[in-house]
Amino acid sequence: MNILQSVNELRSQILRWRQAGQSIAFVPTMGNLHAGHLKLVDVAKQQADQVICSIFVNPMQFGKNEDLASYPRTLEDDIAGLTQHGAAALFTPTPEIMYPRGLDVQSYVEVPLLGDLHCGASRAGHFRGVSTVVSKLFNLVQPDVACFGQKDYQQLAIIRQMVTDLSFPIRIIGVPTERAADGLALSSRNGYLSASQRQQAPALYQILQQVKAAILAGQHDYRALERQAKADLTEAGFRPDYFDISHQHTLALAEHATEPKVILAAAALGTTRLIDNLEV
Ligand SMILES: Nc1ncnc2c1ncn2[C@@H]1O[C@H](COP(=O)(O)OP(=O)(O)OP(=O)(O)O)[C@@H](O)[C@H]1O
Ligand SMILES: CC(C)(CO)[C@@H](O)C(=O)[O-]
Ligand code: BAL
Repeated sequence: MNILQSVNELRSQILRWRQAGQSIAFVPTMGNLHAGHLKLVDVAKQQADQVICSIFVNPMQFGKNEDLASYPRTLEDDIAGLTQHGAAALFTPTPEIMYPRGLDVQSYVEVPLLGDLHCGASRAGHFRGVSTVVSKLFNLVQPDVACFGQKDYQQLAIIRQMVTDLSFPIRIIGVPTERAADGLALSSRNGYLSASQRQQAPALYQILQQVKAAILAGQHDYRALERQAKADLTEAGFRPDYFDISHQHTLALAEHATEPKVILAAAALGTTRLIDNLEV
């Protein structure tokens, strides 16, 4: 696998592939790769001749009091995993390469409405940082296809909207969430959990499943189901941030039985914020 550290190296690699008539699939990540990321690579491989990943812990999407400094960085292991799964190249830019003038004067991309709900409401500026870095990466890599995990359901919806609104000629593929045997969605931040928190953590997915079952059984007071789920999360040791039964496309709160629904949840165990979701 080729490790590309500069924009020049990246552009030369992309040009070589394009001159050979090859198609390109892209998997952007923040590193500390687990089986969920590697599944994105496997799906990407089915979509194009060449797969390129990026690892960039994007400072623009972290809030002031969030975990930018402590975010796990495991480049050697990541390179081994990507090589094993057949990625052809890895782009590892520095913040100076991505934001040479600094974050304060960086132009940005923002997706209105979708970006203001759920995680956007609790993490001010987060989705602006995600949309901006992903549009920069799309302009640098110019892939045919890009793969994102459904674990970050709102992020995937925002990227799809951004690609439509800004006419990026890129096909976006959503990949189902990879889970541990006990149901916990794999996430780099799971590594922050203590042994006892790790035992408590699967309750988040269990409660999502209970609420899905209640909806399918015909319960349609969605706000009451949300209140009960938050109480159940608190009982299980979480501090719930949001638990929303939403429309699958607008992500606005669902009101009617006929709407396609997704249950979106974020909750903290100690200082670790976990998210998960379940389509109904
Ligand atoms: N369990 C998973 N299954 C499938 N895709 C996943 C999973 N976890 C993350 N992804 C996807 O991998 C890509 C990179 O995500 P990222 O590097 O932030 O990993 P993460 O594990 O979600 O980390 P964090 O704990 O910071 O949220 C995103 O498209 C994300 O949705
Ligand atoms: C898409 C992404 C790589 C942008 O920094 C990040 O938000 C992530 O890892 O999900
Ligand atoms: N997986 C989403 C990236 C973030 O939480 O910053």
